[in-house]
Amino acid sequence: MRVAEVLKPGILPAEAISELKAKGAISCRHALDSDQIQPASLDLRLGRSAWRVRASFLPGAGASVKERLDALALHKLDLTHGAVLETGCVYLVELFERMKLPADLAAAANPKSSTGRLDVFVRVITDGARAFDTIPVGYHGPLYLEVSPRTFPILVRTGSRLSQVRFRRGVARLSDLELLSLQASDCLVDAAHPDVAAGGIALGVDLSGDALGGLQGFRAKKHTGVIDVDQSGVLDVEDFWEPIRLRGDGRSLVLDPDAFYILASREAVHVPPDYAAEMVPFDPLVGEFRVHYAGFFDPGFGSAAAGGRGARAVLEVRSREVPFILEDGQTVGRLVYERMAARPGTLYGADMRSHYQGQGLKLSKHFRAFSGA
Ligand SMILES: Nc1ccn([C@H]2C[C@H](O)[C@@H](COP(=O)(O)OP(=O)(O)OP(=O)(O)O)O2)c(=O)n1
Repeated sequence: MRVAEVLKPGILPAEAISELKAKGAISCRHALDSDQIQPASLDLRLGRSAWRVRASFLPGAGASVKERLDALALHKLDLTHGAVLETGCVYLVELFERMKLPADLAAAANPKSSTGRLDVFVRVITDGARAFDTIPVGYHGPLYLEVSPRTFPILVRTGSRLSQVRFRRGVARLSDLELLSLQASDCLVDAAHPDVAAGGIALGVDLSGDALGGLQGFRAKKHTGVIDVDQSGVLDVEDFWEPIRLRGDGRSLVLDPDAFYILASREAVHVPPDYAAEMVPFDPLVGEFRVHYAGFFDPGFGSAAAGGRGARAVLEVRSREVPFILEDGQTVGRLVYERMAARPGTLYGADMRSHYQGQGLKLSKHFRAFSGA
């Protein structure tokens, strides 16, 4: 990659992330796993220990996470042989990766899609942090992960990857006008009348049952067994999820405030190779329900260049205080697009290890295929 390309504003591609590692801007005691660098992000690995803490916290300016941990830790768990993290508890884990970012580079973290689909709440915390998942320009120091399984107990171990980080130079976000123009040339979402506003394209929820053989989605069961986050394709869907079948012509769904749902977007989504996207909540003022924990969409997702024909976004949905009726097509989120600093050499889905290319309504990779029949 040419240096001029690397210095352009935008999200850093895999090749530039490798360069950051080579130059020591990312450091870790153990070599990176061979597939840890993704087209536009780096997966973060759990370290050797986790602490069960009394409550979630942000250290605030000038304070280190370690200082706060000393006051808040209840119990230490050894992760080297695996440990179960229980629902409803908050844990803090030091990550293997440390940052020594240059003065023009910031990073943003987000749960991996597989983590969000399990209703595991994770957020990265840095020393001095006043916000979660935010690694400020020029940050030097360790990274920690807050982990709180909401529905299923999970088995994790040293090296498990629950979160990921994107590196950003400058401002790379597309304006409404730029989005409209890219929508016209590249069909970012396959909507007849795309709704572009506030720097994002609206995504609606599909409750028609079309995304998977007459199913509207899945509702998580309670009091289930443990999920090993590092095992793919081994669990039976119906041990953990209740399929929600379309009934009559009712194209709506009443969200139970205590339940977690996996639904699909109505529109197929497409991320062209020179861009990366992120799903952001539709409007925090609506406030009745929360959609998605995991929001990063890789360059090439749903793209023909990477073997896709558009793919639905997965919506991780929770109602807040009261039961709430979600209607088919209702807007639930917005996709914002950012320019890549350079096109990544490998796109999402171009390699067989990508789990969610071309997906309809898709649970996390831990589950066996489900026909919906
Ligand atoms: N709410 C979301 C978030 C992401 N994705 C899609 C777009 C991403 O490009 C793809 C993969 O996301 P991650 O890299 O976060 O997921 P994993 O690492 O878990 O999956 P993989 O192993 O396929 O990389 O999933 C989605 O459909 N719905």
